[in-house]
Amino acid sequence: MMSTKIMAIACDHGGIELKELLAKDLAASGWSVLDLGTNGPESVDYPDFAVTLADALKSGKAERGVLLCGTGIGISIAANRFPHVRAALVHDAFGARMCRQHNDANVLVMGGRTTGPEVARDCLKIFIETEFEGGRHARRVSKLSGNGPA
Ligand SMILES: O=C(CO)[C@H](O)[C@H](O)[C@H](O)COP(=O)(O)O
Repeated sequence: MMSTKIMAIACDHGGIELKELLAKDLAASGWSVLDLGTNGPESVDYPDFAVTLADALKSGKAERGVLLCGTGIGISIAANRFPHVRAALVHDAFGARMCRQHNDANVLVMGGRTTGPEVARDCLKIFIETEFEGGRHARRVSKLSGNGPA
């Protein structure tokens, strides 16, 4: 029996419209959506949502994630502080494909103020459909989880 995959999705006030749009696409693609907010227009702090999503991945509540802020920059910096997170800030289809094939990204990040809705939908589709290639990329990805250079 195939179990439903769970995608956590979170944003700040700069990504809320994109979050609503992408959550619908995820549901239509057969993913269960774990919506971690924000869900109102009030100004909030993007690191808080990156932490919540990283926690959801760590605990196994979701297997992958989508994060959105105004540019995607702040929320990707925040998410990548966690060793189990490989968050890729993506602006186009090529980046969405590469982040899966070469980087085994488990979090897709985009900017609600920088990426248009149709490009974002396309990137999400590619992100969920593209497999990690492994091989030489597995060796490189394994080096991402260390403590970094001394
Ligand atoms: O893009 C962001 C962080 O990289 C945030 O989503 C905000 O859009 C950005 O920091 C601007 O914040 P503001 O309070 O909406 O002016």
